[in-house]
Amino acid sequence: MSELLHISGGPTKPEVIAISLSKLDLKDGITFYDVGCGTGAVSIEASKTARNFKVVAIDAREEAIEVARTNFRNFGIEDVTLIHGESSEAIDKNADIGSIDCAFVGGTKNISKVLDVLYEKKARNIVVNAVRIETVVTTMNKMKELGIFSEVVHVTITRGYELTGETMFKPENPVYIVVGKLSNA
Ligand SMILES: C[S@@+](CC[C@H](N)C(=O)[O-])C[C@H]1O[C@@H](n2cnc3c(N)ncnc32)[C@H](O)[C@@H]1O
Repeated sequence: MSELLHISGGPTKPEVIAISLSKLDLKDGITFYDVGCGTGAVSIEASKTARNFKVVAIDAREEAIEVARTNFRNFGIEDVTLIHGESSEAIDKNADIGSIDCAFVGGTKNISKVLDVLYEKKARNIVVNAVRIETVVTTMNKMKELGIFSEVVHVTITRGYELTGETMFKPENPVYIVVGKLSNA
């Protein structure tokens, strides 16, 4: 089994990925947008749940694109379009890639613009991971303005580790999962 290459800020913790993906309606044949893909870990997990899965992975950092490219190759993700650039611009320019069934937004810079473009492109299900409270509020308000806000979930993972032969727990930074859905999808 290949080891996933890491970068700063990634990968998203597996438990957070699991909850985030449970909020998206992942089905065979869908196009999955990984917005601020970092290592690509979320797309790799998502692709395990469906067949004929198309990935569009976008990141503003060249380093992230190169790490994601290697991870996708090592994990056998073949139907993938990697785009280096700012997400709202990249989604707008690459309209020909196809419909957006599900979008996972792990990179929240310019989140209002990103949500505007995802809404314009009729993204059916959107999940945003945010760690800063201002980003959570901006995301919720924007989704409410667009009429797509569905729910917000606060997730805290507390992980066990060994200390002198016994088990202690250490909390990790909380993550907010904000969910948007097109009501007629
Ligand atoms: C927390 S990391 C994502 C981690 C990723 N889900 C993973 O599992 O590796 C956030 C990433 O989003 C990217 N990012 C943030 N805002 C962005 C934007 N507006 N457009 C493109 N990339 C963005 C950053 O460069 C960074 O690589």
